[in-house]
Amino acid sequence: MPAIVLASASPRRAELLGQLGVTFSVAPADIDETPLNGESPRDYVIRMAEEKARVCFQRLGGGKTVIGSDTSVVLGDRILGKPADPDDAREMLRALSGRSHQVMTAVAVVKDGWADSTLVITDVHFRVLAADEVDAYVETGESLDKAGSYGIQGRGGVFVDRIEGSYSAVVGLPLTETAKLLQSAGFPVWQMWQGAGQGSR
Ligand SMILES: Cc1cn([C@H]2C[C@H](O)[C@@H](COP(=O)(O)OP(=O)(O)OP(=O)(O)O)O2)c(=O)[nH]c1=O
Repeated sequence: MPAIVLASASPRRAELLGQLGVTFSVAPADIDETPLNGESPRDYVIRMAEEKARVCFQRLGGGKTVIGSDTSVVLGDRILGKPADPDDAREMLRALSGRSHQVMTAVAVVKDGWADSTLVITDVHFRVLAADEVDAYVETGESLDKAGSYGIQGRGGVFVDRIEGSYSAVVGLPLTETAKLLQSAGFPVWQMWQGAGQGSR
């Protein structure tokens, strides 16, 4: 088993970590994702990422460097996670229509005797969405496993006028910040590129 473990069931996160040229294995962490009473969106997202990394690290019995991450869409002080069902998805998309929201993604890295995390906030602006296109989009099923009920990397990209911040963070794993954390944990990603050839992971 490689020294680096991604504590995530998200195919997007695995793809983004692969883009960094890192060799890793995947071991998702199943945690309770209910926000605490009065918890701010920032605190919530950081806590989720740290908990995913810690739970996986403990389950593996130490000795690994574990990456956990969490992405939430934040509209005002509302945290929009993954929709419960298609009605919930339609409601979220109607709320996001014609406005700006924030996508908050936290990344946490845990290894023996060391842990650190980073929060990345990206502003995303949606153009006004017609009711028919919201219905058609939710019908595609793309909403259902994504925070805020859209995927910027898929058909949901047509709703986005502009973003200010990190595209990779919106998709689920901020590349620059993840590479920085891995470097602090003793894994400079560029060293893993040396001699690895193109597309290696
Ligand atoms: C906003 C947005 C979110 N997402 C995804 C990223 C995350 O996979 C998901 C948010 O849910 P998360 O709870 O952060 O992650 P997850 O349940 O998919 O995976 P795990 O907890 O095991 O790591 O939404 C996109 O793919 N595109 C987008 O544009």
